[in-house]
Amino acid sequence: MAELVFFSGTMDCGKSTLALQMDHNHAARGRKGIIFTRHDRAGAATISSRLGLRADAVEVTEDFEFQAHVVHLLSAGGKVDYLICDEAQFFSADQIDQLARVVDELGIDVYTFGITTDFRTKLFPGSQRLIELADRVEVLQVEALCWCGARATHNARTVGGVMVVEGAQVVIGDVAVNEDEIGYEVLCRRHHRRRLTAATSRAAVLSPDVLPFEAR
Ligand SMILES: Nc1ncnc2c1ncn2[C@@H]1O[C@H](COP(=O)(O)OP(=O)(O)O)[C@@H](O)[C@H]1O
Ligand SMILES: Cc1cn([C@H]2C[C@H](O)[C@@H](COP(=O)(O)O)O2)c(=O)[nH]c1=O
Repeated sequence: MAELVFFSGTMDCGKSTLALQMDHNHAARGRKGIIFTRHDRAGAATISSRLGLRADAVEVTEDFEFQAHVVHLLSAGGKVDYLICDEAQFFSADQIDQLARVVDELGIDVYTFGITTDFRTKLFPGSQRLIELADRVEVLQVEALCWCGARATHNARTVGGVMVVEGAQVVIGDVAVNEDEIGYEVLCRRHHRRRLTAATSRAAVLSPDVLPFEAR
């Protein structure tokens, strides 16, 4: 039976790599798939992994309709066995409903990949709907780590290494960026709550909060 699966995890835990591996493995067995993405860091209509792999993909725009797209391909004589959907957190709730219909009404497997929560720990609309509708939610096995060594569970947005909590929900970016750029850092919940990034924890160590004792 076809399935709707949500592979989730923090940023930088290997989701796009897994998406490309799954496509490779299914295609190697003669199955025909389509890769979709939205707002990949490498540019439009591309899926990219930090391991260096990338592939062409269909860019999911705001008004894109999955069911209509697949039905159109099938009625033109095409074969579609599965869909790979990266950056699915950016899809609308309605687009996730369309994906569920592709699974149930067309018998096509849909594998989605994305982060669940934003820099303020709030669910993205696409991820929320996936958690509500998916047959399975799989948390990736590869653990991204907080600077303290604990498993990273949350995504922080940083400016100059300092965590920020104001701003638009969607700002495309990466985890390894220059000092002055907006970037992201994965943290454990404890350090996300305390807004303690790698840079601010280093600064705290370097500036002791007691004055040095002056010998007379
Ligand atoms: N130079 C490297 N050598 C080995 N693994 C790497 C290297 N760079 C990145 N990775 C792996 O790639 C993962 C990120 O993969 P990616 O698919 O881009 O993540 P995501 O889509 O979840 O943001 C990292 O967690 C790490 O395991
Ligand atoms: C936390 C958070 C992330 N984003 C953006 C930043 C990246 O472009 C993607 C996540 O990509 P990855 O392949 O999982 O690394 O999401 C955002 O727009 N808003 C956020 O709060």
